[in-house]
Amino acid sequence: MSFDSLDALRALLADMPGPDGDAMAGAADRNGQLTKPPGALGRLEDLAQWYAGWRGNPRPSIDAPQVIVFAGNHGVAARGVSAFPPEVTVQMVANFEQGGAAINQLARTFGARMDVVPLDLDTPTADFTEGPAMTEAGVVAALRAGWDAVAEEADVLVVGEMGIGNTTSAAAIATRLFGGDAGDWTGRGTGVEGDALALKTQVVADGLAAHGSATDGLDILMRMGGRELAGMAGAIARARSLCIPVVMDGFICTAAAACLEKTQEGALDHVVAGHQSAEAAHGHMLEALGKEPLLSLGLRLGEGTGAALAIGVLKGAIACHSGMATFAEAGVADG
Ligand SMILES: O=C(O)c1ccc[n+]([C@@H]2O[C@H](COP(=O)([O-])O)[C@@H](O)[C@H]2O)c1
Ligand SMILES: Cc1cc2nc[nH]c2cc1C
Repeated sequence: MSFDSLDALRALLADMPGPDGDAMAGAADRNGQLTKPPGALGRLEDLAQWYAGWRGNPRPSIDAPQVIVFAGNHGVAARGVSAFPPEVTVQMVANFEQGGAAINQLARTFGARMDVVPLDLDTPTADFTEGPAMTEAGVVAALRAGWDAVAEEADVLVVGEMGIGNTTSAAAIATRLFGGDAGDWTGRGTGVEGDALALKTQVVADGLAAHGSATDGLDILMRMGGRELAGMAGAIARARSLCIPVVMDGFICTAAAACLEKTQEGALDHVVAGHQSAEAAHGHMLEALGKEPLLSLGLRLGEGTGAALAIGVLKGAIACHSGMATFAEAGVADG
């Protein structure tokens, strides 16, 4: 199963599997018998039942988390929208490959395999204030790179990114998908402020003016996104086809995911928000998608770091759900 055009991906998105109702009901039944007051594990209980539904197993385990970090370069970076130069993208890819980045430590800590997918770093996308960032063939190639990077045996997926300039791209996507002005969605990224932040906001506004006729989420992704955003979107779609639950990361990851939801409603039902980033508009984007973040630790790094931390929360939820004794097994009096 794969696709060679955006229309073919749209057709796949319209025909994706849903959660297994029997597994969810079985998990709810088990949850009601575990040795704790009803509801005392709070959101962990909902998470476990959600996870059980997607895995088709009322008593699942998490043994094979996968983290994929996509990297891309952006033509719009030449406009001075980032606090860092574009060379940092390829330099950080080398750092990922050598195990020196934050995401390497967190993936290891939470028992995840980690894959790095650099996407044509020598050829930045086109400046989206002047025309589409990518051709259809270009965005489809990046979506497919994401699709193909998902391990079939993974039982939870985190997608993260690295790309100097990509918060400008994500802000433009968010404004176009959710409405409002460029200023509502444009934030500091790697640390721009003052005049530089005003310039960045103007660049987002210029991009919106250039792409007023965009049709759906995938069209917006092609016009204003980047290859690493498309890679994340392709991986999230592939995970859905394999019933692999996804933990979403920060501002850029959420913008990429939102392109799927705005193409096919419900496309993110297998996705949970790992954290709320310190990028100011991330919380608004999560609200607009109806996703409540699991963590809020002030992170604004990207790479999949917030989501990787949330693998720990999900693992904890599943460990309790599948490992706890029932009242009957433990001989504990229920209420
Ligand atoms: O994940 C986030 O919410 C997040 C917020 C701000 C910045 N980033 C990271 O910073 C880079 C983009 O920032 P910028 O200023 O170059 O647009 C990119 O590599 C992202 O991974 C990530
Ligand atoms: C050093 C650095 C590391 C990053 N990781 C994700 N985005 C990043 C941006 C910078 C600048």
